[in-house]
Amino acid sequence: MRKNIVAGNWKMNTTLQEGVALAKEVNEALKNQQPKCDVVICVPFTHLASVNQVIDPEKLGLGAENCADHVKGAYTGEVSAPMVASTGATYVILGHSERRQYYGETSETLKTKVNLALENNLTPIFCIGEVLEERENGTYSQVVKAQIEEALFNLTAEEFSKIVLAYEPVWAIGTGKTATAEQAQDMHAFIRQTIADRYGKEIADNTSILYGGSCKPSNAAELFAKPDVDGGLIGGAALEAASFMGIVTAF
Ligand SMILES: O=C(CO)COP(=O)(O)O
Repeated sequence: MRKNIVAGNWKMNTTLQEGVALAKEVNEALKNQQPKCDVVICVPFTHLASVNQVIDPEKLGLGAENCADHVKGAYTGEVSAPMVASTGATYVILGHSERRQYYGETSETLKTKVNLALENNLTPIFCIGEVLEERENGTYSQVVKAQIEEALFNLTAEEFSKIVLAYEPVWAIGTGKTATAEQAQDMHAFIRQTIADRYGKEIADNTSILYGGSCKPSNAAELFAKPDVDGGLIGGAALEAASFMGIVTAF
């Protein structure tokens, strides 16, 4: 179901102690609030079980930042979807551009990861987005469309309706260069139309599409005011409770 969501992606930041403290701070800040969005934190694997102990699941969702493309076995260093689910997490970020870029993730592996996440009742927050060159040479819509088609369009309508999408233009991640609210709206509308063409208008209208890339308290309200922007996937600004809450309350 379409919901407004603000999700933090902590990436490879915080020690376990720092992470638990940050989660507690966010949880505490949410206690006396009725935010107009669901709030989620996606944290390193090492933090999941401990963070789960200190948050109120009614107020704050928990997710991982990745999962393996196998269920179990001889895959040294990998963490599977069932393992993530066993910590109490209910979300998993998949296909983040940093994973595609630095760890060679392809649509083929992502397809498997999405299926495993769904089989284990994890909600995938599936990331898509173009690099600067693709923005500048005008191919960005086709790039994003292909990313969605290749990894997700094998899903049944019922399965697809469990996916959350995050449009993250790579040129806006960690650069301080946010997409304008108009650029975000244009792409979100295009993404929704792409979904409608495959699964129909009802499912498209019920899909949450988040924006990610240098989203901060100062620009969140303008982005979230756009009709097809259903929230944000937040990197840097999620690492301090005050700035993260500044984005949560932008709704
Ligand atoms: O990659 C992001 C979230 O997944 C965005 O990161 P920043 O908010 O730091 O630009």
